[in-house]
Amino acid sequence: MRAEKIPVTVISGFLGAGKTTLVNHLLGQNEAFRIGVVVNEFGEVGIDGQLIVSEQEALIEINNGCVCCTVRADLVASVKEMLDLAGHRLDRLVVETSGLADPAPVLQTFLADPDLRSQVDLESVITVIDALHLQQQLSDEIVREQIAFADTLIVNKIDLVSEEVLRAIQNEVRMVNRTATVVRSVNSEAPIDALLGTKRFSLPNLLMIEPDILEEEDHDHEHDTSISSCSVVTSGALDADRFHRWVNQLVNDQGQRLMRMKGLLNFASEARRFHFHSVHMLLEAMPGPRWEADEPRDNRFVFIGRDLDREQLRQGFLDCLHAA
Ligand SMILES: Nc1nc2c(ncn2[C@@H]2O[C@H](COP(=O)(O)OP(=O)(O)OP(=O)(O)O)[C@@H](O)[C@H]2O)c(=O)[nH]1
Repeated sequence: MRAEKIPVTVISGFLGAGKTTLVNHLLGQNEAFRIGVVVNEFGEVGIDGQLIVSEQEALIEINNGCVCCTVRADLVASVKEMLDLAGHRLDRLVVETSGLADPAPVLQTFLADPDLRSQVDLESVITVIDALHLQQQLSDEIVREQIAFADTLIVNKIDLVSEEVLRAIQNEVRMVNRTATVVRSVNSEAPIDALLGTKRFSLPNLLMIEPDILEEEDHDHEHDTSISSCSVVTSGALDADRFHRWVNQLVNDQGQRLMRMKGLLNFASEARRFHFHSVHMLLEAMPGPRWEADEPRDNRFVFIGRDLDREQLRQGFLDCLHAA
């Protein structure tokens, strides 16, 4: 076992706020540290692992559930696996929790598991806020918890809102968390010094918010069970026009309850894969790396939202494939 404890940064924030964008910013900007990443996604099909630009052996994905509840044991196992990586000296660890995760049980895991406690030191909790959607999300208990437990709050996507909205957000956020450092960003590009290298997490502060966090066997929280996910993994090439027509119509019709879509897509006649995102009505498709010659050109697509009609969504996606 190494002599010094490894600092851990926990990244929280609701669906689509910009957590993975932040992880890439940290990995891209930072030269001082070798960073291991554990990323948790709610969807049963992993997408984020392919979006994160890191050395493969320093990245572990946990899919199909939240590290705060259903896959909590996987979090412990993944962090231990990361710490044990033979000959792979990591300077620090970043844990990206799923957009639906309550941070409290995640923090409890780091503070209560004897093995983890002896090897890692919780440096800070960073919560990314989606400035465009925060006001509609604030009634959600999980969103408030994510803000409450933060040591640093990144108000992200400030390119999409006015100064007036930002001031309102600042006030609302302060009502939930009086002490966190608040920074604003576009594409989660907050200054590195504000993110890594300073111990901001304080157990006494945490105990003021959650006095029994160290005692509880299972932290008492519930997910909104009306939120679920479904996914499609399929080979075949997508017709770009058909896909764009379908997806635009879909967010137009269901953008309120269809909270998040993400995908890795194989468009016909494209040498590169495409990364696709939607957060409510906002859509983005960007070219990613070229497909390798021997790589299966699979499409992976995840839907997350309330009361999803899984079959209709899956079929809608499959209908965008070119006929064989
Ligand atoms: N306009 C705008 N878009 C942004 C900004 N930051 C991130 N995005 C976009 O928001 C979408 C979601 O970003 P991610 O980083 O994947 O969000 P996330 O929090 O990791 O999402 P989940 O893990 O699915 O909860 C992507 O399309 C990003 O390109 C920003 O500052 N401005």
